[in-house]
Amino acid sequence: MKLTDITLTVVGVPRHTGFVNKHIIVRLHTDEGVTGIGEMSDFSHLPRYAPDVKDLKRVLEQILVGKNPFDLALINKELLDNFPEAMYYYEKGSFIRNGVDNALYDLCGKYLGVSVADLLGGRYHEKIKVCYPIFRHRFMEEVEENVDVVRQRFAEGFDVFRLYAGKNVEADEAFLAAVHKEFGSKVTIKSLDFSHLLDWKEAARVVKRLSNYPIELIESPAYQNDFDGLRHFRHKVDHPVSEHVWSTRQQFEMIKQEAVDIFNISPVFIGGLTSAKKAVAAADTAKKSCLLGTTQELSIGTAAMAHLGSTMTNLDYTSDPTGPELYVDDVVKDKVRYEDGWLTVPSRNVEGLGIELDETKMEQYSVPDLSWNDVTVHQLQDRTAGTK
Ligand SMILES: O=C(O)C(=O)C[C@@H](O)[C@H](O)C(=O)O
Ligand SMILES: [Mg+2]
Ligand SMILES: [Mg+2]
Repeated sequence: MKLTDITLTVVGVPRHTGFVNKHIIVRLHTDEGVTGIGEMSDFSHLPRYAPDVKDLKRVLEQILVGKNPFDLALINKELLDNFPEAMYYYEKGSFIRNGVDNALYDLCGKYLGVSVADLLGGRYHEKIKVCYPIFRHRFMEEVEENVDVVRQRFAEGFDVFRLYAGKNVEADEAFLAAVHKEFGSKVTIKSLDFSHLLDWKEAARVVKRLSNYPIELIESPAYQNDFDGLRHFRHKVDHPVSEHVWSTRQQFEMIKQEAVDIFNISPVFIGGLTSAKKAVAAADTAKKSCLLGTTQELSIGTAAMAHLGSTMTNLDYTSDPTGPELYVDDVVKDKVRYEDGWLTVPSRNVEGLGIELDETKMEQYSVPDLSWNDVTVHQLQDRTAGTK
């Protein structure tokens, strides 16, 4: 089987918050008539520039056309040569590699008539516990709106939440107090996510202030790539510390410097399922835990993560992929499913990812390119549509 062509379709899908995120849906075509689908998820992150999609298609054609899609190692090596790792969380080259790699897995699974989980190592979990995100408070008036999000989502079965914290600590505290008062132990706050916005010492002060409320772990409590800061924080604070993995070098430093307890692994930030598998294995070797992170993917990207998660024996903490619940719609026929706060892994009987595109929705949400709308740095950091 040989790859013959690649189609890239940019879609812009709004979230319930009103914020529109742009993704590229990838289709890989072959001489055997099998097509693999993948997702380059959520380009709507800093830095505020956008790859040219026509040029990207030409570059990917040069890398892929004529290759056997089963040559995952070779293709991933060439992708990495062309889109090298950068020591940056939201590096767009990683999103690009991820979309191609998950389409290759979908394609190979379809060709063999097996699910992606079976290609990745077989099933250890049938469902993955996830938490619903509460985006960062900047103003006190957002507290009641966010408590209302907890009410609505709790009624739908989500009982674990995570809070992006650290910009308005008074509001963070008011939110935690209100949730604790109303829900008590019925609701768990998995994490405070500082998103690398604070110096580690400031993050430690905030955690101390909020420590009246039960919180399972703390995420990204130091500036990006401040490994000393992460280690100091980990020694000072009792909570387990998690950090995203965005390059092999960065993961190596975190292991070497004993800087974290938990690796937050998402294919999109490390450049695909192939790379994510390696990061999971490195965590295992270092006797560290993992959780599945997210950029808030649509259903294709989330299904890829569900397949990966189902193979992980060190998935010790509640995971984050809830994209299909955050967006108002999707571009597939059957969205991935959530039940009582668990992400369901697609059945073992599916071929590939087990996801089918809906051409009508693809047309409805298709946008010309990845260009930016009016948006502020705060909106991008805090994932809010609020313009204040
Ligand atoms: O754990 C995180 O950090 C995220 O979930 C990052 C978010 O910014 C996410 O990518 C989003 O788009 O909401
Ligand atoms: Mg995070
Ligand atoms: Mg994102």
